[in-house]
Amino acid sequence: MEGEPVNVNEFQELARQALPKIYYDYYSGGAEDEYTLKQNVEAFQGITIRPRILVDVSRIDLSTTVLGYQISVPILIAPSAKHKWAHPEGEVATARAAAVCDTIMILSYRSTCTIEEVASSCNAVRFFQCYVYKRRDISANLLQRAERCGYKAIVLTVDSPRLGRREKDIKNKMVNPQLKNFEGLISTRVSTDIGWLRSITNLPVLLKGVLTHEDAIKAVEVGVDGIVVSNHGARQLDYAPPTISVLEEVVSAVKGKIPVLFDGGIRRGTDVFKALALGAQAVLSCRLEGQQFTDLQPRENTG
Ligand SMILES: Cc1cc2nc3c(=O)[nH]c(=O)nc-3n(C[C@H](O)[C@H](O)[C@H](O)COP(=O)(O)O)c2cc1C
Repeated sequence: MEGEPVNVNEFQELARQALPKIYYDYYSGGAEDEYTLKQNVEAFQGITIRPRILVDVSRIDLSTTVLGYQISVPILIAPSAKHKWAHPEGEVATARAAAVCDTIMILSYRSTCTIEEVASSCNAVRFFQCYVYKRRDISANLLQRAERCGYKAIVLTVDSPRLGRREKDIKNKMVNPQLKNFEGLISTRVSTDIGWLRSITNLPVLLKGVLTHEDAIKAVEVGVDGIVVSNHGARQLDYAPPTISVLEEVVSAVKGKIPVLFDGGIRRGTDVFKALALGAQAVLSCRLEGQQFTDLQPRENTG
């Protein structure tokens, strides 16, 4: 690559060169054939933009609100595990980036820094992502710690009753002690879990991993505060549809009753634009970070 990286794909290439293969494969890989992984990105390329030109664009404002919190761009940092594998400061550094960019960080329950360390590192608005475990005392402990530390919402990921089969990780003989310990402990009774969640926390709950209108309607019925259209970055069920292809279906099922967030395949500002145009309130990404956010701010045309 010549010169400074100018887009996410070029940052990804730098990461490939810098990281041990086992970590790079973990971060970049998807489930099985990685069909959905490719489709998540390619499906955006099939959507073109219908430009309108005779409009006043002298004032452009990218800010929005999510659950009442104002952010400078419609992009939240998606929950992703194990940031210390990429940088010794781990999620603490990511949270600082969120604060600088004036957006929300969603901390993964599989983070390599603790809930408390991330909370005390900066004043970014933070949400906490978790699963519900069959051992409810484990979930209760995590959620109550998050609430005590000022996290503002719970993101309940519901697409992972089992860990996706990531063949690169299998080949690399990736040892994942944390996951081995948690194996079989994730609850598979999501609807009753939401009622229980409500009984132990006052925080709003976002449901992450919805891909169909049936589940969107159910989510509204069980009373969650928002949903995230997501296929977990194609890391769980291969041959799940690319997320952008199901966004409209979910948005129309929800009928504006709760906000719909979106993730999967976002690599450029135009992808964010397309997701918003199809009804998402904001998007999540763990790939657009730091400099990438500021690149999305409107710039003067200098010719
Ligand atoms: C390395 C990595 C780790 C992830 N870990 C989690 C996690 O712990 N919990 C979760 O809900 N989603 C996790 N995700 C999924 C992301 O939150 C998000 O749904 C996905 O990355 C969006 O797709 P994209 O990578 O194409 O932008 C992870 C994604 C990646 C790439």
